Amino acid sequence: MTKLATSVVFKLNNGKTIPALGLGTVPSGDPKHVKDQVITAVKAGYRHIDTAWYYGTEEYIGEALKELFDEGVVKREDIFVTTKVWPSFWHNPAKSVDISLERLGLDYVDLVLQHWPIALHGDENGEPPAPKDKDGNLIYEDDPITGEKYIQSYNKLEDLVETSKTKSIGISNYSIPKYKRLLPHIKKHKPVLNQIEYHPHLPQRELVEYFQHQGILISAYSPVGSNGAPVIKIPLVQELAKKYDVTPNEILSAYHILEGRIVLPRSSNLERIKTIVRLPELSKTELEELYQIGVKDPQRYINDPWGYGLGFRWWKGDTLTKVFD
Ligand SMILES: NC(=O)C1=CN([C@@H]2O[C@H](COP(=O)(O)OP(=O)(O)OC[C@H]3O[C@@H](n4cnc5c(N)ncnc54)[C@H](OP(=O)(O)O)[C@@H]3O)[C@@H](O)[C@H]2O)C=CC1
Ligand SMILES: O=C1Nc2ccccc2C1=O
Repeated sequence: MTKLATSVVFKLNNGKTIPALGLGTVPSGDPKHVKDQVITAVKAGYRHIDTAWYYGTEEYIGEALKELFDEGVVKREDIFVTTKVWPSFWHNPAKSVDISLERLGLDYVDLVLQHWPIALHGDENGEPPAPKDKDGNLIYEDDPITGEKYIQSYNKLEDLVETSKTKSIGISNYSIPKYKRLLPHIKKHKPVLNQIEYHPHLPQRELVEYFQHQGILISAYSPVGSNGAPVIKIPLVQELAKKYDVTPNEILSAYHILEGRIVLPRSSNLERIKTIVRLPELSKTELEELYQIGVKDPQRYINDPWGYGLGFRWWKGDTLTKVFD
Protein backbone atom coordinates (compact mmCIF):
# COMPACT_ATOMS: atom_id res chain seq x y z
CA MET A 1 0.00 0.00 0.00
CA THR A 2 1.19 3.52 -0.80
CA LYS A 3 2.39 5.46 2.25
CA LEU A 4 0.75 8.74 3.21
CA ALA A 5 2.49 12.09 2.89
CA THR A 6 0.14 13.39 5.58
CA SER A 7 1.80 11.21 8.21
CA VAL A 8 5.40 12.39 7.66
CA VAL A 9 6.87 14.88 10.14
CA PHE A 10 10.34 16.43 10.23
CA LYS A 11 12.32 17.61 13.22
CA LEU A 12 13.29 21.29 13.40
CA ASN A 13 16.63 22.50 14.82
CA ASN A 14 14.87 23.71 17.99
CA GLY A 15 13.49 20.24 18.78
CA LYS A 16 9.96 20.93 17.58
CA THR A 17 8.36 19.07 14.69
CA ILE A 18 6.70 20.12 11.43
CA PRO A 19 4.38 18.11 9.15
CA ALA A 20 6.09 17.59 5.78
CA LEU A 21 2.95 18.36 3.74
CA GLY A 22 1.50 21.85 4.14
CA LEU A 23 -1.43 23.44 2.33
CA GLY A 24 -0.55 26.61 0.37
CA THR A 25 -3.13 29.38 0.75
CA VAL A 26 -2.42 32.00 -1.88
CA PRO A 27 -5.91 32.87 -3.15
CA SER A 28 -6.96 31.81 -6.65
CA GLY A 29 -9.61 34.45 -7.11
CA ASP A 30 -11.89 35.13 -4.15
CA PRO A 31 -9.92 34.65 -0.89
CA LYS A 32 -13.13 33.49 0.86
CA HIS A 33 -12.81 30.15 -0.96
CA VAL A 34 -9.72 29.38 1.09
CA LYS A 35 -12.01 28.50 4.03
CA ASP A 36 -13.37 25.41 2.23
CA GLN A 37 -9.89 24.53 0.98
CA VAL A 38 -8.58 24.43 4.55
CA ILE A 39 -11.55 22.43 5.86
CA THR A 40 -11.19 19.93 3.00
CA ALA A 41 -7.45 19.62 3.52
CA VAL A 42 -7.65 19.07 7.27
CA LYS A 43 -10.41 16.47 6.83
CA ALA A 44 -8.15 14.75 4.25
CA GLY A 45 -5.34 14.57 6.81
CA TYR A 46 -3.23 17.71 6.21
CA ARG A 47 -1.93 19.11 9.51
CA HIS A 48 0.04 22.11 8.25
CA ILE A 49 -1.29 25.37 6.77
CA ASP A 50 1.03 27.91 5.12
CA THR A 51 -0.19 31.50 4.96
CA ALA A 52 1.08 35.10 5.08
CA TRP A 53 -0.14 38.58 5.92
CA TYR A 54 0.42 39.32 2.21
CA TYR A 55 -2.09 36.71 0.96
CA GLY A 56 -5.21 38.26 2.50
CA THR A 57 -6.47 34.77 3.40
CA GLU A 58 -5.75 34.61 7.14
CA GLU A 59 -9.28 35.65 8.06
CA TYR A 60 -10.79 32.74 6.09
CA ILE A 61 -8.25 30.29 7.46
CA GLY A 62 -9.32 31.52 10.91
CA GLU A 63 -12.97 30.78 10.08
CA ALA A 64 -12.04 27.30 8.87
CA LEU A 65 -9.97 26.53 11.96
CA LYS A 66 -12.71 27.74 14.30
CA GLU A 67 -15.19 25.42 12.60
CA LEU A 68 -12.77 22.49 12.72
CA PHE A 69 -12.01 23.11 16.42
CA ASP A 70 -15.69 23.63 17.33
CA GLU A 71 -16.68 20.40 15.53
CA GLY A 72 -13.88 18.52 17.30
CA VAL A 73 -12.23 17.47 14.01
CA VAL A 74 -8.84 18.62 15.34
CA LYS A 75 -7.48 20.49 18.33
CA ARG A 76 -5.26 23.58 18.09
CA GLU A 77 -2.17 21.57 19.02
CA ASP A 78 -2.78 19.13 16.13
CA ILE A 79 -2.33 21.84 13.49
CA PHE A 80 0.89 23.59 12.43
CA VAL A 81 0.21 27.14 11.23
CA THR A 82 2.86 29.25 9.47
CA THR A 83 2.47 32.94 8.70
CA LYS A 84 4.94 35.48 7.32
CA VAL A 85 6.03 39.07 7.84
CA TRP A 86 6.05 41.14 4.66
CA PRO A 87 9.13 43.40 4.05
CA SER A 88 7.02 46.56 4.40
CA PHE A 89 6.62 45.54 8.09
CA TRP A 90 10.39 45.11 8.51
CA HIS A 91 10.42 47.80 11.21
CA ASN A 92 7.72 46.16 13.33
CA PRO A 93 7.30 42.41 12.77
CA ALA A 94 5.57 42.13 16.16
CA LYS A 95 2.71 44.28 14.88
CA SER A 96 2.42 42.19 11.72
CA VAL A 97 2.21 39.03 13.81
CA ASP A 98 -0.42 40.60 16.09
CA ILE A 99 -2.54 41.40 13.01
CA SER A 100 -2.06 37.86 11.67
CA LEU A 101 -3.04 36.30 15.03
CA GLU A 102 -6.15 38.45 15.21
CA ARG A 103 -7.18 37.47 11.68
CA LEU A 104 -6.42 33.79 12.28
CA GLY A 105 -8.28 33.86 15.59
CA LEU A 106 -5.30 32.18 17.27
CA ASP A 107 -3.24 32.89 20.42
CA TYR A 108 -0.05 31.70 18.73
CA VAL A 109 1.30 30.47 15.41
CA ASP A 110 3.77 27.64 15.11
CA LEU A 111 6.10 29.46 12.76
CA VAL A 112 6.69 33.03 11.58
CA LEU A 113 8.83 33.56 8.49
CA GLN A 114 10.58 36.66 7.27
CA HIS A 115 8.93 36.63 3.82
CA TRP A 116 11.82 38.25 1.86
CA PRO A 117 15.31 39.40 3.00
CA ILE A 118 14.76 43.06 2.09
CA ALA A 119 13.17 46.16 3.62
CA LEU A 120 10.38 47.97 1.74
CA HIS A 121 9.00 51.37 2.68
CA GLY A 122 5.69 50.82 4.50
CA ASP A 123 3.55 52.77 6.97
CA GLU A 124 2.75 51.48 10.48
CA ASN A 125 0.27 49.01 8.94
CA GLY A 126 2.74 47.73 6.34
CA GLU A 127 0.89 49.57 3.58
CA PRO A 128 1.32 49.60 0.70
CA PRO A 129 2.88 46.14 0.27
CA ALA A 130 4.57 47.15 -3.00
CA PRO A 131 5.44 50.88 -2.57
CA LYS A 132 6.38 52.56 -5.84
CA ASP A 133 7.79 55.98 -6.76
CA LYS A 134 6.36 58.15 -9.56
CA ASP A 135 8.46 56.24 -12.11
CA GLY A 136 7.04 52.92 -10.96
CA ASN A 137 10.22 51.80 -9.15
CA LEU A 138 9.93 49.97 -5.83
CA ILE A 139 10.76 52.08 -2.78
CA TYR A 140 13.20 50.21 -0.57
CA GLU A 141 14.25 51.34 2.91
CA ASP A 142 17.82 50.49 2.02
CA ASP A 143 19.73 48.90 -0.82
CA PRO A 144 18.25 45.44 -1.55
CA ILE A 145 21.74 43.98 -2.07
CA THR A 146 23.99 45.77 0.43
CA GLY A 147 21.40 47.00 2.97
CA GLU A 148 21.25 45.67 6.53
CA LYS A 149 17.71 46.47 7.59
CA TYR A 150 16.62 42.92 6.79
CA ILE A 151 19.11 41.81 9.44
CA GLN A 152 17.65 44.19 12.04
CA SER A 153 14.24 42.87 11.08
CA TYR A 154 15.32 39.25 11.64
CA ASN A 155 16.68 40.25 15.06
CA LYS A 156 13.26 41.69 15.94
CA LEU A 157 11.68 38.39 14.91
CA GLU A 158 14.04 36.64 17.33
CA ASP A 159 12.54 38.69 20.16
CA LEU A 160 9.14 37.26 19.22
CA VAL A 161 10.25 33.73 20.12
CA GLU A 162 10.62 34.97 23.69
CA THR A 163 6.91 35.83 23.71
CA SER A 164 4.20 33.19 23.46
CA LYS A 165 3.12 34.41 20.01
CA THR A 166 5.19 32.01 17.92
CA LYS A 167 6.90 28.71 18.64
CA SER A 168 9.57 29.09 15.93
CA ILE A 169 10.93 31.57 13.40
CA GLY A 170 12.33 31.05 9.93
CA ILE A 171 13.21 32.72 6.67
CA SER A 172 12.02 32.70 3.07
CA ASN A 173 13.62 33.55 -0.26
CA TYR A 174 17.12 33.61 1.22
CA SER A 175 20.06 32.94 -1.08
CA ILE A 176 23.39 31.78 0.38
CA PRO A 177 24.97 35.28 0.20
CA LYS A 178 21.99 36.82 2.01
CA TYR A 179 22.17 34.18 4.76
CA LYS A 180 25.95 34.50 5.14
CA ARG A 181 25.46 38.20 5.87
CA LEU A 182 22.77 37.48 8.47
CA LEU A 183 24.54 34.60 10.23
CA PRO A 184 27.08 36.54 12.39
CA HIS A 185 24.26 38.81 13.63
CA ILE A 186 21.89 36.09 14.85
CA LYS A 187 21.46 36.68 18.59
CA LYS A 188 19.96 33.43 19.79
CA HIS A 189 17.40 31.89 17.43
CA LYS A 190 18.57 30.37 14.16
CA PRO A 191 15.89 30.06 11.50
CA VAL A 192 14.31 26.61 11.52
CA LEU A 193 13.74 26.60 7.74
CA ASN A 194 14.16 28.54 4.51
CA GLN A 195 11.08 28.58 2.25
CA ILE A 196 12.07 28.84 -1.42
CA GLU A 197 10.78 28.04 -4.88
CA TYR A 198 11.78 24.45 -5.61
CA HIS A 199 10.60 21.85 -8.15
CA PRO A 200 12.24 19.71 -10.84
CA HIS A 201 12.65 22.78 -13.09
CA LEU A 202 14.43 24.69 -10.32
CA PRO A 203 16.72 22.33 -8.41
CA GLN A 204 19.17 24.25 -6.27
CA ARG A 205 21.47 21.61 -4.84
CA GLU A 206 24.17 24.00 -3.67
CA LEU A 207 21.61 26.10 -1.79
CA VAL A 208 19.87 23.06 -0.31
CA GLU A 209 23.13 21.45 0.79
CA TYR A 210 24.31 24.70 2.35
CA PHE A 211 21.14 25.10 4.41
CA GLN A 212 20.98 21.41 5.32
CA HIS A 213 24.56 21.74 6.59
CA GLN A 214 23.40 24.67 8.75
CA GLY A 215 20.61 22.47 10.20
CA ILE A 216 17.98 24.55 8.41
CA LEU A 217 15.21 22.67 6.59
CA ILE A 218 14.06 23.58 3.11
CA SER A 219 10.37 24.22 2.50
CA ALA A 220 9.46 24.05 -1.20
CA TYR A 221 6.95 26.50 -2.58
CA SER A 222 5.27 26.39 -6.01
CA PRO A 223 5.81 22.61 -6.29
CA VAL A 224 3.95 22.42 -9.63
CA GLY A 225 5.32 25.77 -10.86
CA SER A 226 2.39 27.89 -9.64
CA ASN A 227 -0.45 29.05 -11.94
CA GLY A 228 -0.97 26.78 -14.94
CA ALA A 229 1.05 24.01 -13.23
CA PRO A 230 3.81 23.88 -15.91
CA VAL A 231 5.89 21.33 -13.99
CA ILE A 232 3.04 18.79 -14.19
CA LYS A 233 3.63 18.63 -17.94
CA ILE A 234 7.14 17.15 -17.71
CA PRO A 235 6.86 13.73 -19.43
CA LEU A 236 8.86 11.97 -16.68
CA VAL A 237 6.44 13.29 -14.04
CA GLN A 238 3.53 11.89 -16.05
CA GLU A 239 5.30 8.54 -16.54
CA LEU A 240 6.07 8.19 -12.83
CA ALA A 241 2.46 9.03 -11.94
CA LYS A 242 1.32 6.14 -14.15
CA LYS A 243 3.98 3.80 -12.83
CA TYR A 244 3.08 4.43 -9.16
CA ASP A 245 -0.66 4.88 -9.84
CA VAL A 246 -0.79 8.31 -8.17
CA THR A 247 -1.36 11.87 -9.49
CA PRO A 248 1.48 13.97 -10.98
CA ASN A 249 0.99 16.31 -8.00
CA GLU A 250 1.82 13.45 -5.65
CA ILE A 251 5.01 12.68 -7.61
CA LEU A 252 6.00 16.33 -7.25
CA SER A 253 5.34 16.27 -3.50
CA ALA A 254 7.24 13.00 -3.08
CA TYR A 255 10.20 14.60 -4.90
CA HIS A 256 10.59 16.83 -1.82
CA ILE A 257 9.36 14.77 1.09
CA LEU A 258 11.57 11.77 0.26
CA GLU A 259 14.58 14.12 0.31
CA GLY A 260 13.66 15.74 3.62
CA ARG A 261 12.06 18.90 2.25
CA ILE A 262 8.66 20.29 3.28
CA VAL A 263 6.27 20.84 0.38
CA LEU A 264 3.40 23.31 0.05
CA PRO A 265 0.89 22.46 -2.71
CA ARG A 266 -2.05 24.77 -3.31
CA SER A 267 -5.33 24.13 -5.13
CA SER A 268 -8.73 25.75 -5.44
CA ASN A 269 -10.05 22.35 -6.58
CA LEU A 270 -11.32 20.53 -3.49
CA GLU A 271 -11.14 17.11 -5.18
CA ARG A 272 -7.51 17.76 -6.09
CA ILE A 273 -6.67 18.76 -2.51
CA LYS A 274 -8.00 15.38 -1.32
CA THR A 275 -5.82 13.50 -3.81
CA ILE A 276 -2.49 15.13 -2.94
CA VAL A 277 -1.92 12.90 0.10
CA ARG A 278 -0.08 9.73 -1.00
CA LEU A 279 3.69 9.29 -0.89
CA PRO A 280 4.94 7.07 -3.74
CA GLU A 281 8.36 5.62 -2.92
CA LEU A 282 10.38 6.95 -5.86
CA SER A 283 13.81 5.36 -6.24
CA LYS A 284 17.06 7.32 -5.83
CA THR A 285 17.56 7.00 -9.59
CA GLU A 286 14.14 8.47 -10.31
CA LEU A 287 14.75 11.35 -7.89
CA GLU A 288 18.06 12.05 -9.64
CA GLU A 289 16.35 11.93 -13.06
CA LEU A 290 13.82 14.50 -11.85
CA TYR A 291 16.65 16.62 -10.48
CA GLN A 292 18.52 16.58 -13.79
CA ILE A 293 15.52 18.08 -15.65
CA GLY A 294 16.14 21.48 -14.10
CA VAL A 295 19.91 21.21 -14.32
CA LYS A 296 19.45 21.05 -18.09
CA ASP A 297 16.49 23.46 -18.30
CA PRO A 298 16.14 25.74 -15.25
CA GLN A 299 12.93 27.76 -14.94
CA ARG A 300 11.92 30.13 -12.14
CA TYR A 301 8.17 30.79 -12.10
CA ILE A 302 7.80 33.27 -9.21
CA ASN A 303 9.35 36.38 -10.69
CA ASP A 304 8.35 39.03 -8.16
CA PRO A 305 10.26 42.27 -8.83
CA TRP A 306 11.59 42.32 -5.25
CA GLY A 307 13.18 38.93 -5.94
CA TYR A 308 15.88 40.41 -8.15
CA GLY A 309 19.24 41.23 -6.66
CA LEU A 310 19.01 38.60 -3.96
CA GLY A 311 21.90 36.49 -5.22
CA PHE A 312 20.06 33.38 -6.42
CA ARG A 313 22.13 31.21 -8.72
CA TRP A 314 21.53 28.35 -11.08
CA TRP A 315 24.25 25.77 -11.45
CA LYS A 316 24.90 23.25 -14.15
CA GLY A 317 27.01 20.58 -12.50
CA ASP A 318 29.80 22.60 -10.90
CA THR A 319 29.52 25.47 -13.39
CA LEU A 320 27.66 28.62 -12.53
CA THR A 321 25.38 29.28 -15.50
CA LYS A 322 23.18 32.19 -14.44
CA VAL A 323 23.15 34.66 -11.55
CA PHE A 324 19.92 36.47 -10.76
CA ASP A 325 21.33 39.68 -9.39
N1 LIG B 1 7.41 32.30 0.49
C1 LIG B 1 7.07 32.72 -0.72
O1 LIG B 1 7.58 33.74 -1.22
C2 LIG B 1 6.07 31.96 -1.49
C3 LIG B 1 5.29 31.02 -0.85
N2 LIG B 1 4.35 30.29 -1.55
C4 LIG B 1 3.54 29.30 -0.79
O2 LIG B 1 3.55 28.07 -1.50
C5 LIG B 1 2.22 27.70 -1.88
C6 LIG B 1 2.19 26.95 -3.20
O3 LIG B 1 2.74 27.68 -4.25
P1 LIG B 1 1.83 28.27 -5.43
O4 LIG B 1 2.70 29.18 -6.20
O5 LIG B 1 0.60 28.77 -4.85
O6 LIG B 1 1.50 27.09 -6.33
P2 LIG B 1 1.52 25.57 -6.80
O7 LIG B 1 2.82 25.27 -7.46
O8 LIG B 1 1.00 24.70 -5.74
O9 LIG B 1 0.44 25.74 -7.99
C7 LIG B 1 -0.91 25.94 -7.76
C8 LIG B 1 -1.58 26.17 -9.10
O10 LIG B 1 -1.42 25.01 -9.93
C9 LIG B 1 -2.69 24.57 -10.37
N3 LIG B 1 -2.68 23.10 -10.41
C10 LIG B 1 -2.26 22.26 -9.45
N4 LIG B 1 -2.36 20.99 -9.86
C11 LIG B 1 -2.85 21.02 -11.11
C12 LIG B 1 -3.18 20.02 -12.05
N5 LIG B 1 -3.00 18.74 -11.78
N6 LIG B 1 -3.67 20.42 -13.26
C13 LIG B 1 -3.87 21.73 -13.53
N7 LIG B 1 -3.57 22.73 -12.66
C14 LIG B 1 -3.07 22.38 -11.46
C15 LIG B 1 -3.67 25.07 -9.33
O11 LIG B 1 -4.91 25.20 -9.98
P3 LIG B 1 -6.26 24.72 -9.24
O12 LIG B 1 -6.54 25.77 -8.22
O13 LIG B 1 -7.22 24.66 -10.38
O14 LIG B 1 -5.97 23.36 -8.65
C16 LIG B 1 -3.06 26.41 -8.96
O15 LIG B 1 -3.43 27.41 -9.87
C17 LIG B 1 1.49 29.06 -1.90
O16 LIG B 1 0.09 28.91 -1.93
C18 LIG B 1 2.08 29.71 -0.68
O17 LIG B 1 1.47 29.20 0.49
C19 LIG B 1 4.24 30.43 -2.91
C20 LIG B 1 5.00 31.34 -3.59
C21 LIG B 1 5.97 32.21 -2.93
O1 LIG C 1 6.00 36.57 -2.01
C1 LIG C 1 5.23 35.93 -2.74
N1 LIG C 1 5.05 36.15 -4.06
C2 LIG C 1 4.13 35.25 -4.55
C3 LIG C 1 3.66 35.08 -5.83
C4 LIG C 1 2.73 34.05 -6.06
C5 LIG C 1 2.31 33.23 -5.02
C6 LIG C 1 2.79 33.43 -3.73
C7 LIG C 1 3.70 34.45 -3.51
C8 LIG C 1 4.38 34.86 -2.34
O2 LIG C 1 4.34 34.40 -1.20
